[in-house]
Amino acid sequence: MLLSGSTTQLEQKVEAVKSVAETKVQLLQGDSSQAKSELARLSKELHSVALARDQWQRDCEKWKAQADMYQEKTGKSLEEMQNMETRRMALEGMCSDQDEIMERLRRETAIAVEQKRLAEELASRRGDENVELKRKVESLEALVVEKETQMKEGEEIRKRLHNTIMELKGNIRVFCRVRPVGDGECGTAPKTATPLVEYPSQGDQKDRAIKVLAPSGSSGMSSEFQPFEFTFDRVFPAQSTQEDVFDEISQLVQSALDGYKVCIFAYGQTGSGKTYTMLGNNENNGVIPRVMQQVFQTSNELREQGWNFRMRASILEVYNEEYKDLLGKHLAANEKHKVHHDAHGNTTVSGLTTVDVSKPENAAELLRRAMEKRAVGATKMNDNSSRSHMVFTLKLDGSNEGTQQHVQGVLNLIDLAGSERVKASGSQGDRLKEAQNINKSLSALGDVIMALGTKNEHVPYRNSKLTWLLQNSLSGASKVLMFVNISPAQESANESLCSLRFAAKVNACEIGVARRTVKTDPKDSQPTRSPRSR
Ligand SMILES: Nc1ncnc2c1ncn2[C@@H]1O[C@H](COP(=O)(O)OP(=O)(O)OP(=O)(O)O)[C@@H](O)[C@H]1O
Repeated sequence: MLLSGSTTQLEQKVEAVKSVAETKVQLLQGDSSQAKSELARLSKELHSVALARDQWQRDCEKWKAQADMYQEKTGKSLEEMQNMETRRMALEGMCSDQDEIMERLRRETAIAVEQKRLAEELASRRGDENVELKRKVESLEALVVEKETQMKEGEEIRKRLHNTIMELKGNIRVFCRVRPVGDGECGTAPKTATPLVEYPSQGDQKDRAIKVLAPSGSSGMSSEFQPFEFTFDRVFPAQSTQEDVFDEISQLVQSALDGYKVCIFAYGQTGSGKTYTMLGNNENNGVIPRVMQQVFQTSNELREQGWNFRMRASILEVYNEEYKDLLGKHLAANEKHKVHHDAHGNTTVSGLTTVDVSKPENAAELLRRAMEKRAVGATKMNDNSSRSHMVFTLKLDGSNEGTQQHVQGVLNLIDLAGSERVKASGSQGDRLKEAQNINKSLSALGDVIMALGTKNEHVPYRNSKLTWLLQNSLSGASKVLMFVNISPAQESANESLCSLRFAAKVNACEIGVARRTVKTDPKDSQPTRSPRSR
């Protein structure tokens, strides 16, 4: 468009010059020479103008060609260019919105950065406070540990003092152990969720008191349950381990090595855990295997101090008022084991197999053999009930060549047969006879203990084979410990109450102060000292 405009202008200009020239030719016709030269000049001028116009035309074509080439190369028409311009402007609008968003985000980021800085500052201040709190907690923890240690030490001292008082008074010590609730048993009072057995634990009663809910009334048949509370030297709740129990009696084992007669027996209703306590099972050794282990260990340690111990074990049962050797052959029908007590308080049983035990493995084997031979049967409360009293006797003869001292200790470890109410058990035949004999001998045991406790001149040892056998171990010269085993089952509540009442009476008995059996060679003038005090 631009080029065509310029061309038109040039043509108009040519026309104008041409008309002026013609006018001038006419005016100057008179003066031909002047006119000729003027014409020549004008022709020349016309010629140069024509040349200039041609040049313009060529330039125009050239520019047009270049414009065509540009359109061809970009492929974009003007319209498209305008569209693009519109889009550019729209994009610029969006861009400016975006700038605003960016600005807002920048401001928010700055706020967040500031908040982060404040939070870090706070955290660092809190960190200091935390360090201080941690230090306080640590010092409080240390204080708690110290107080707990002091409490434990205090408890140990209390126990030792209690034991010493009991020894001085000559009491039979009683430990109560409750077994866990068995499968299918109920450990709560009827119609309530109150546990049948509880362990009050305030002050001096800690680990010593037990409360049982049992049928009220003397018949024991009432459906009303009421609480009865007892205190013993130690109460082991159901969750106590065999180790917990043994820890408490290990001092007595030491006493046997010092030359005392020690008698530990487990008393309780059938199925209450006597055999578990005294013998244990394959996974959890009970008192007897642990006693053997400790005796071997301590006697080995005493060897360094010149002591040599000879250990002899025997195991018998009292079944239907007869002694039976659990390590040897049964006697012929016309033969019977006889118990003899000498003037020095030693007891021997005729025809009884006595085995030298020098290693714990030997003792374990003996126990296994004995348990295979022991009389067992099924009762209402226990499928594998011991129907006899089992007496494990370990005689310890210690001598010290250096000091010329001899000590003689005896350990009688007894798993009594379970007490059972004959009427309630519905036993008949052999089971009835067994139950009657068991109850008779248990009641004889109670009578002996009561007679010893009341300092009766006559102690009825002869009333049962069990008391006759144990007379030297039950008298005041011995240290006696009784376990009363309790079942926490609802159906056993009445039996549990009977056992606890019996145990409380036994616990109150003062049978006399235990004496050591120790001899010193006359040549030796040193005062007698026990193996452990050396
Ligand atoms: N403290 C305990 N922890 C775990 N199980 C126990 C415990 N006491 C007893 N039992 C289990 O209860 C059952 C009866 O125990 P145990 O045979 O020792 O009773 P018992 O009083 O010796 O009975 P019996 O007089 O009829 O021989 C056994 O299966 C035993 O393993």
